[in-house]
Amino acid sequence: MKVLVANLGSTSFKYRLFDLPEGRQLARGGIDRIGQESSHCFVEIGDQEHEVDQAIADHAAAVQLCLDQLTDDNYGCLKSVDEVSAIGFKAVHAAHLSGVRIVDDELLSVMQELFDIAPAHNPPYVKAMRQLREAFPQIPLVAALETAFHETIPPENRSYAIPRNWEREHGIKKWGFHGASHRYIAGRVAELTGRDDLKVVSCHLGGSSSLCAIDAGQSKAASMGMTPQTGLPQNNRVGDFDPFALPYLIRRTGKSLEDILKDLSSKGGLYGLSNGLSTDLRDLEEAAAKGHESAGLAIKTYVAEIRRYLGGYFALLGGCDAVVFTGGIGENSKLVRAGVCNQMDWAGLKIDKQKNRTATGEAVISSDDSTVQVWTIPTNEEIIVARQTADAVSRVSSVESPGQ
Ligand SMILES: Nc1ncnc2c1ncn2[C@@H]1O[C@H](COP(=O)(O)OP(=O)(O)O)[C@@H](O)[C@H]1O
Ligand SMILES: CC(=O)OP(=O)(O)O
Ligand SMILES: [Mg+2]
Repeated sequence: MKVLVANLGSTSFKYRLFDLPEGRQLARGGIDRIGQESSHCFVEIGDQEHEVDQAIADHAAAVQLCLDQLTDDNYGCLKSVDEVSAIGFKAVHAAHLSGVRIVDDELLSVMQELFDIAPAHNPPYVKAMRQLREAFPQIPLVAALETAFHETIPPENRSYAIPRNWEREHGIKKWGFHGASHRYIAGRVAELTGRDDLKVVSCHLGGSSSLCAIDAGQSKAASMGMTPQTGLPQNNRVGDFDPFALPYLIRRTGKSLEDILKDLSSKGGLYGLSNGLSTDLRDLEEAAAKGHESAGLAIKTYVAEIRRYLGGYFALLGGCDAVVFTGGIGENSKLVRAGVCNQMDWAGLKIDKQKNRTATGEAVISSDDSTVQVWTIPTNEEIIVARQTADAVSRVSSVESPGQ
């Protein structure tokens, strides 16, 4: 069965088409720096790359572009979109409707209710899901929620110090996100090391960034909390912040709560720290190298926050066997990886500068005498979502036609 997976990231759109159950990748593509002048499209069918020069305004246009690419007369791998048996979404927040679910009115309406708390993610997902449901009503759509992998987090690592009934009645707790990526990393580390009992800190660093403490394949803590704005500084979203600064800011600026929240979710993070220079680490690294002070501060603060969680997770797990860098920044930025791993010898973690500089793809970047292995592993969130999508669709069809 052919399953298409749509990954609507905060700074990108990515898709992959798989043939399941084998898991063979038939095509992949997407758009980097989505919505910006410098955006860039890529498409790979089989192992053949194709140049696409097209301006894409938003995620909805990107989803259409992906279907056009897959059915392109010259290089496409599908005769018609009808060859796709299901479309899986790496959906972000649906609160209590976590797990893997068929996209239906209930899910869409809960995701819509959460637009204001997941503003970079839920609106484009809901728009794309509605658009595809209308265009291809015959294709089942599945949402694999990013929160699902974190259901194993124990209460002491999930709860905020708030009145107990807020959690019970309103779901105010640390949901954790990037579940597909952290799940993939947990599985891939087990495959690469031949051990499924390891303590791992997965550092997914990208447009959105989060760390996850994993023990024997299970999530034990995640740095994003109630919303994907928390934890580490994000591309343009704030990260951890004191809620009592809000009334003070409202008084001082004369802005409304809505305006301040909008600023915190679009003018904060790396963008805010760099004084509005860029949301993209590539730009910040280039500017910092030329002496741009705020770009330098953005990178230093980002690294400091990653280290704060990393150290915390070493304590939480009672040690660590492997630290993994993944996501657009984790896979590509030797500068961030070196900063995070700097002076961690006390914890048995030492990176090899040369290995870090030259790492591509799956690579060990720790030195031979490091007791903590340090890896770069390109994430594959889409294969996790594809498998979950295929399972969900076959569960539904076995309920609809029992005994067949
Ligand atoms: N070569 C690179 N060097 C440093 N950072 C990079 C590089 N390529 C991408 N990035 C960073 O990765 C981010 C994209 O990461 P990604 O995980 O694809 O994001 P998302 O899924 O959140 O859209 C970019 O915004 C940029 O900050
Ligand atoms: C939370 C999440 O999935 O973020 P992103 O898609 O931006 O990486
Ligand atoms: Mg992402």
